[in-house]
Amino acid sequence: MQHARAPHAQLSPPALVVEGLRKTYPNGTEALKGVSFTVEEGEFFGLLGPNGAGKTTLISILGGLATASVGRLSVCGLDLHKNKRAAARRLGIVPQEITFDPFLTVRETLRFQSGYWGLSGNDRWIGEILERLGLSDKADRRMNALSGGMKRRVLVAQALVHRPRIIVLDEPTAGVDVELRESLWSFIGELHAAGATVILTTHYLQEAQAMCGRIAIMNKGELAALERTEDLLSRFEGRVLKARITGGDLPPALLPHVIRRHGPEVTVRVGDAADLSAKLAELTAAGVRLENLTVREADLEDVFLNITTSAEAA
Ligand SMILES: Nc1ncnc2c1ncn2[C@@H]1O[C@H](COP(=O)(O)OP(=O)(O)OP(=O)(O)O)[C@@H](O)[C@H]1O
Repeated sequence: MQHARAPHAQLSPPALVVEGLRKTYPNGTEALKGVSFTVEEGEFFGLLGPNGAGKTTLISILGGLATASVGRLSVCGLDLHKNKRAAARRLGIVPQEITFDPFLTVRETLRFQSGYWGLSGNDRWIGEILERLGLSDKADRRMNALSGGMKRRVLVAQALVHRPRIIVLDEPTAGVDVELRESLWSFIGELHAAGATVILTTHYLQEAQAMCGRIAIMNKGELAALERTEDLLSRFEGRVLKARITGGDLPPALLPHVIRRHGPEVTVRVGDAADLSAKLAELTAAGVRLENLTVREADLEDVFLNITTSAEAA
């Protein structure tokens, strides 16, 4: 379900330009070590990376919750530092952390947020957002009476009240049920088709593979890869063999092809049928027995692990 870029993409300034962004926290942690990339208007862009890669730090800087130590960000051609309010008006950020005024109702929360953006008479759009995110029957409930999943829906709703041109979703589906996941993606997919740019961070790589046209992979504060999703996947043509090994260890010749290993559970990259036979023969020759053997097409998770773990080894 990859979404095509909006037709006007070439004419507009990029949705987001990140230039040489560095962030060192007061405790000395270098969360961003000079990150640069551009997201064109109308893209569905994935920002992936293992825990601690720096994704949330980048989004916090974008949302004005943290300041960059060095570097520049611009949103729809507006420098985030010089045109803070105008740039922020174009952004709808769904953060990971849930914080609300507990005594406001859901509808009041959204009206309050509309007021923040100077929007009056926004009730029709608020009603539509509530409907699309399955919140209509909770509209008059106080925030503190909602379940965690429902609060997360309000977080999404809140980011959309001012119809932002760029929707930034930081782990929007972490811990949410299938129903929200589906309604969220269908709604976001429509907003994207209508021209919104979407920037998504997620640990669900299948989600990123299905939704994103381009993917950036961050690792330890640096950009480790940035490619169109299909190019990223084709970097890793072939299949992967997964098995539990007993009776011996992997022969040294196979070690460069190991994608991941947890005790006896190994995942090894293999090419065509001849390569698969050759690797199986090497294993047999090394006295290794294979249990629960499966061979499947490589997916984004394999590419991701290959990129992030090879950087670790380097
Ligand atoms: N307020 C802070 N003070 C000090 N260090 C911080 C702070 N916030 C984050 N860090 C550190 O900065 C690095 C990047 O963290 P960040 O939360 O941006 O990563 P992430 O890619 O979003 O990770 P995750 O996938 O776990 O959300 C980590 O080493 C983290 O411990």
